[in-house]
Amino acid sequence: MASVSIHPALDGGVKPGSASFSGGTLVCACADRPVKVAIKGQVAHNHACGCTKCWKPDGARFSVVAVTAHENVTVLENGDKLAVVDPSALILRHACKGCGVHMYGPVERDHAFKGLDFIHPERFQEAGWAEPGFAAFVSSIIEAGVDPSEMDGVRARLKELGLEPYDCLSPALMDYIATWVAKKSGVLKG
Ligand SMILES: N[C@@H](CCC(=O)N[C@@H](CSCO)C(=O)NCC(=O)O)C(=O)O
Ligand SMILES: [Zn+2]
Ligand SMILES: [Zn+2]
Repeated sequence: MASVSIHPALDGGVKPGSASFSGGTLVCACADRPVKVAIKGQVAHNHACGCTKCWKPDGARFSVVAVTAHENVTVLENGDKLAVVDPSALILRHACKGCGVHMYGPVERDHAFKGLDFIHPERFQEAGWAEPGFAAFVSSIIEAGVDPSEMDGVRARLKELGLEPYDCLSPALMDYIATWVAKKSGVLKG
């Protein structure tokens, strides 16, 4: 039986990134005047995301999304084609108006993730980006129309790929956000 499809870049097995990857260029899917965005350095916290807001290629149940510091992001070409998908969202996803690919999504609001941009490493024209390490917002794929009866199979396949499934972010990232909130409120010092 064919295994459950997660994402075309992961279905054949998760390909490890390269320690020498030093950044590259994200390119949208337009044949004409593609948007190009330079990213300095390796990406961090790469993960498969099942939420309805992250960009996914056609037919994929999950996105592949990682972060980098905002200062590492430079729009190189055709930035006039970019528009913010939802200005009220935490992540200000800048999508290409031609093909719909999200090119970068800065967090500008007062939040643990402020100063980080969310990007989709599969759009790098270069190989070597750090592989995803977990799966986030797995239950959210139901919101996109996946039948709940498929969830056991989806979670089993994610585990088989080495992507531990979580229904929010990973424990490390949830702890990071909670620590930021606790320090802001003053219940945690330092
Ligand atoms: N069930 C919702 C969840 C959407 C959601 O909260 N997504 C997360 C993860 S995005 C990348 O990891 C998030 O932090 N969103 C903030 C934002 O979108 O601005 C759904 O599926 O829509
Ligand atoms: Zn495009
Ligand atoms: Zn998401």
